[in-house]
Amino acid sequence: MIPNCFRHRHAIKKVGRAEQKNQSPCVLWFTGLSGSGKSTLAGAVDEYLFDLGCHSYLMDGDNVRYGLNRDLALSDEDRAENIRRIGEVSKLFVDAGLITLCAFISPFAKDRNRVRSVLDSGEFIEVHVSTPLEECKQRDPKGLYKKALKGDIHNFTGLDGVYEVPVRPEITIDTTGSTPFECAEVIVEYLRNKRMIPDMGNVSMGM
Ligand SMILES: Nc1ncnc2c1ncn2[C@@H]1O[C@H](COP(=O)(O)OS(=O)(=O)O)[C@@H](OP(=O)(O)O)[C@H]1O
Ligand SMILES: Nc1ncnc2c1ncn2[C@@H]1O[C@H](COP(=O)(O)OP(=O)(O)O)[C@@H](O)[C@H]1O
Repeated sequence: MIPNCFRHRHAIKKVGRAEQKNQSPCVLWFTGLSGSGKSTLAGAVDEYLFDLGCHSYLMDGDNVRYGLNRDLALSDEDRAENIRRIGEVSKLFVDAGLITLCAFISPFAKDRNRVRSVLDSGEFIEVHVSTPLEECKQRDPKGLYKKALKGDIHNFTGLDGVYEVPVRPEITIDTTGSTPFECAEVIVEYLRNKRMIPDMGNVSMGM
């Protein structure tokens, strides 16, 4: 309760927006180590959904840190605030009827569970991108593991920083040895099976 602030009840509701878009809005929450494939995979799912005519939007850790969360660093406290804010933004996007894709390391179970708790039942779909640390280190797409192992970055997730593995994620996907498109198909199939998107056949992408 905030003093002197009152909630407005607007005429157009989440259910109406979802019906108009012919889909069940939800949050696909990609969590995993740096280099596990969160951004690449979330991007592939976003493209797949776009080509199917679904309405989605992708929020990515690195990008959000250039704008909305530019005041936050990577201390444990700032990471918690990062995820809290993204959780609230995701709730707004779900209210707008969108399939919302979030790609954040989100190392702490408490922070991920808080996002789950601000959404309605079934709306939070936790996708653990479980690619092993050794594979992530080998990929090292941004050269961050190299820097962290040299001691130039501290509290690096998976090395000297904590990553709490999800206990009961809706989806677990190790991207080792598969293409982003193959991994994206697994996630789109999950949405189809749950009847969250219409069954409109497959798309073919040059990935
Ligand atoms: N100490 C440390 N540990 C892990 N990652 C680090 C660190 N410092 C910078 N980076 C880079 O910041 C990106 C993490 O941003 P996130 O918003 O996803 O992190 S978090 O969810 O708030 O923990 C992360 O993005 P990804 O590599 O895409 O995962 C890194 O590029
Ligand atoms: N099946 C796959 N899905 C996602 N990324 C993959 C896959 N196979 C290989 N990769 C590579 O792994 C790296 C993942 O980087 P990125 O998506 O930035 O990870 P994260 O967002 O988790 O830090 C990229 O270089 C990507 O090309």
